[in-house]
Amino acid sequence: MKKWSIFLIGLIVTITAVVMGPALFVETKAVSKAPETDLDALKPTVSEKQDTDLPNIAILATGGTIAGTGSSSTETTGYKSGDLAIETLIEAVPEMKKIANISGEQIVNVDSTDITNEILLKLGKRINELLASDDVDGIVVTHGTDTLEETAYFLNLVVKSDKPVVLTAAMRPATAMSADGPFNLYNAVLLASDKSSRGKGVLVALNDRIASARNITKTNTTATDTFKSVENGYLGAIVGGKPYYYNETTRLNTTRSVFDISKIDALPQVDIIYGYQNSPTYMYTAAVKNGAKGIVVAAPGDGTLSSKALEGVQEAMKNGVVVVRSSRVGSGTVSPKEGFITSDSLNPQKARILLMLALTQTKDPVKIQEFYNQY
Ligand SMILES: NC(=O)C[C@H](N)C(=O)O
Repeated sequence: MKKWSIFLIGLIVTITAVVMGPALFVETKAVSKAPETDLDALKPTVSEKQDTDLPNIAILATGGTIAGTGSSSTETTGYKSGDLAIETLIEAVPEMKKIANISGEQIVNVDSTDITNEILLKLGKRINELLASDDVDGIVVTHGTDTLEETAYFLNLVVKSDKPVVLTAAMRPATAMSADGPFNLYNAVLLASDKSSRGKGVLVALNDRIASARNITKTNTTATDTFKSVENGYLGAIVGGKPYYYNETTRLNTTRSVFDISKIDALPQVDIIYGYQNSPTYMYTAAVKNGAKGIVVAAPGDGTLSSKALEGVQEAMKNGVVVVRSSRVGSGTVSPKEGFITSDSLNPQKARILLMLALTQTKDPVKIQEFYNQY
């Protein structure tokens, strides 16, 4: 009789575990969405135990190849970008939990070419909200590589904290043999956890290097070492699990930046127009007609405007559009020229980010030129 009752209890426990097990599993896998202002969300959504000796790092995921999946371990092009949820990325790198209390939040899950101004504002506001809390010591943003430099530079201008904000990414999808995402993510958490990363502006951690958001750019379509800090160099490197800083940027950022998005719901439309042999003026006409408030010219050489481009630029300026001369060359400073704003050493895509923010404050070309000289 006694044996039977033990057997029955055992049977009930087993059935309950089999039925409830998957339900519990699914629940812990649920993707957390970024709430608008809910401070409860400051609590970790993924890590189980809080270690009070460790820094609290929030990972905000936006998609990209780091969350990408391919059909085989050798597929490194043609895979699906922005597929895996933040929970899966965190589970893939349990080593992070030895150096930080990790929480994860899915902002969006897209290829970085689909990052819009709305997403930039949502991300920037969320980071400021998290960093204003004593419960968060640093932020890591996972992102696609294609437009990472634009988001990084935007955050560099609008984050209102000296706490570390580190962007990272991958060139090989998570399913690839020798995927670069996991170690990049680990290194980004390492950097965000380190006190020496404070007050350095927004950082980019890729391929064991530490770069400033202002100077880093993507230079190769598919190679894993695509990100370079052309001309101005890296801030440092991560060697043997330790950050080494060697340089600092002289340009204004984060707590020293005048740009404030807290009360901004939309950014002005700024377009980039490429310069090349035989290029026509109608792109300028189209930009003006479609409501552009600013145009960045990705001009040849030292920001040289062809006669046709000059016609388009003058027409746009007459219509109240602010035009900035930048260069398609990939490195170097565009020299000043009377009557035009130049992008200093910002490439066209970063010059666009600064112009959008500048236009939230002024249309005065002298003041906008000052921003290019300072940021
Ligand atoms: N390596 C990458 O992340 C490229 C991808 N197309 C993206 O930017 O989202």
